[in-house]
Amino acid sequence: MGQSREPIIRFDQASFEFPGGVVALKDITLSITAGEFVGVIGPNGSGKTTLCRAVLGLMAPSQGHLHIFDCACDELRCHHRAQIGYLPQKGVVDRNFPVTVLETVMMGRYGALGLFRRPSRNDRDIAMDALAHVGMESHKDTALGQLSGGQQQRVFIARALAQQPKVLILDEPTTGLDITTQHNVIELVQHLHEELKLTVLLITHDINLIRTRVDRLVLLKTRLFAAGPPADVLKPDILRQVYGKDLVITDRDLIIVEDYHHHHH
Ligand SMILES: Nc1ncnc2c1ncn2[C@@H]1O[C@H](COP(=O)(O)OP(=O)(O)OP(=O)(O)O)[C@@H](O)[C@H]1O
Repeated sequence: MGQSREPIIRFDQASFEFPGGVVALKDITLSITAGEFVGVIGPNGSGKTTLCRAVLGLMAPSQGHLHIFDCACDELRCHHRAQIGYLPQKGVVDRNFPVTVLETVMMGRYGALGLFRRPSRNDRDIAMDALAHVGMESHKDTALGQLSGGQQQRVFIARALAQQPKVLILDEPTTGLDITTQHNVIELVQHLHEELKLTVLLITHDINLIRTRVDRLVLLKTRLFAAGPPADVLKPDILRQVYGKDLVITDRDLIIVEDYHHHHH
């Protein structure tokens, strides 16, 4: 729908390793187009977080290439990071942590500000605009710790938006939220994708939550097993290769992947 067709993220037979020889991703070839909404799925330890860290410029490929906005990311911490908003896996927010909602969102401006420039009126306007996009502007002076988990996620999404990014990466944004709130958060992400024409990479273990919303699914298990429209990726023979006995298909429309009870970080 009027989207430009240029790839803005391009993995070319790229592998990513940790010191000690753990290969987290192997031989990944994948192009992501500007304006796409991509869901990244796969079992525990399949390399989903590593894929995000690579796009953020935090890991260089040990083999192959990764290009982001035409930047060959062989060096870490490229300038392109300022254009990528990131929502890390959720940590626990201390109920008494003395920071307000607006102050949290202003942190998203630091990349643009540099550490020592004072935020301007314009920075504040951008932060307030980001809060309006997630429907939290009336909470601007509330202490972050006083909010519900879903509200906190909205604030963290606003912090990423305050960067005015081209790409938004969300790592398990619904973990720890009740079902209704999970759907609300994903709906918000879909809405932002459409309204702001953001390229979105969303990692989740919950296939059912995103299958009807994303343009494409990327299925990982160290290697790239499939990438395409959800209907093409969510085929029993493909899923069984990746999830094995953890896969339960109850009927044509419902797939349950029984795997997150063992999740620990
Ligand atoms: N800092 C690290 N040092 C060494 N190995 C690591 C490190 N981080 C991740 N790994 C390993 O790299 C592989 C991929 O991990 P990654 O976190 O990308 O997977 P994931 O799909 O995000 O997993 P999860 O769903 O459990 O979050 C795993 O084998 C993991 O143990």
